[in-house]
Amino acid sequence: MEFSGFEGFEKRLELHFFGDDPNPTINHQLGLRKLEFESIQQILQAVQCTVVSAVGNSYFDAYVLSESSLFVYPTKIIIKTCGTTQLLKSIIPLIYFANTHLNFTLSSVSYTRGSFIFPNSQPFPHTSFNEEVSYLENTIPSNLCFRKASIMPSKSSSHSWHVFTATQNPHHHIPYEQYTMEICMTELDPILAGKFFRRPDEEKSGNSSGNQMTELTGINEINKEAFICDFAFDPCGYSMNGMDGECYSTIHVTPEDGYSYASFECVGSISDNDDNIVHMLRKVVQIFRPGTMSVSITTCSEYNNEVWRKVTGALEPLGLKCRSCAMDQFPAIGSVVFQTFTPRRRKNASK
Ligand SMILES: C[S@+](CC[C@H](N)C(=O)[O-])C[C@H]1O[C@@H](n2cnc3c(N)ncnc32)[C@H](O)[C@@H]1O
Repeated sequence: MEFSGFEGFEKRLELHFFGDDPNPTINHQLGLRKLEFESIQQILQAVQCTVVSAVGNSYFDAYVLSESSLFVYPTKIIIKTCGTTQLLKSIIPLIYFANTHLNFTLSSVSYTRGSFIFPNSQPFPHTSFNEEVSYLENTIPSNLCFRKASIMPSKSSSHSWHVFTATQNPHHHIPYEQYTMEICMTELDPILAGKFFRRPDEEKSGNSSGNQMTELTGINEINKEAFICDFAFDPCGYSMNGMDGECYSTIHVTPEDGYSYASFECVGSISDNDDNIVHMLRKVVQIFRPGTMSVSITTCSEYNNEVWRKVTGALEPLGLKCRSCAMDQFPAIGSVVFQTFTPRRRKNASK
């Protein structure tokens, strides 16, 4: 395997289950949250990462991992991992524990990721999207028969959006007005990225140093309502999970020069507050000033056009220009809008 830096681009897996109770959230059932910590550790062992910290509210549990984050709701699990983790290897133990401990059955799967900076360093089954898709096809139960895999392109080959979804029910209920926004940023402003390095003489814990970074960088202002669980790695690197009612948000930063990367992800409701997405996008850009940024929003198809206009409208006044926009439909998750942005001045500079 060739030498490479840390791979910031995450792999993201979302699994939905159902059990005997048709409405566990409304009936205040814990569902998957009842899985013992030992089972979670075994699942993460298959992925090759560990838990750094954990918090919970009345809706879900949020774990900061050595490589990104895990969110556990009563009927869904979201795992996002970076580096050379083998995320897809979590599927078999997850299905096993959900089934044997809770009598839960898998109903849908979605897997998304950007384009790795160091693709040749990825281990099986992540050596290519073809291999990932064939692993998924062979691992998930055959009743999840409505499936689709696609690479959504951009103008730059280094930023594509890889999507695989599968469901047992083509009319799978996609929560109306809910969106998931996944932002990937590379070539961070070096001065801003420097804020995610710890001082060499610092004796603070990862939590208290993370807390300081959250405040110094303005991450705490992205959503002032959110409870934040943050962690600073040594000598550099940062991860946080935010909890605001049933909505999560998460940020991960690889600040090293040459392969700097940051991601922001959140869920929300399109109708909540018209300016919410706009406010978050602007804050995120101000915190990282990326050289390239991709924004992928998953929502139901009626909001396609509204979403891409809103994202472009939020970012263009900050000097970013939309360079590409791709849209596609997927079973289980609905519509995906994938846009890429680079600073407007950059194109002029290269003329
Ligand atoms: C785990 S964090 C955030 C991951 C996230 N996907 C990202 O790259 O934005 C990764 C950063 O922490 C640094 N780091 C330091 N110690 C680490 C450790 N024990 N495990 C993982 N990353 C560590 C890495 O060099 C990198 O800068």
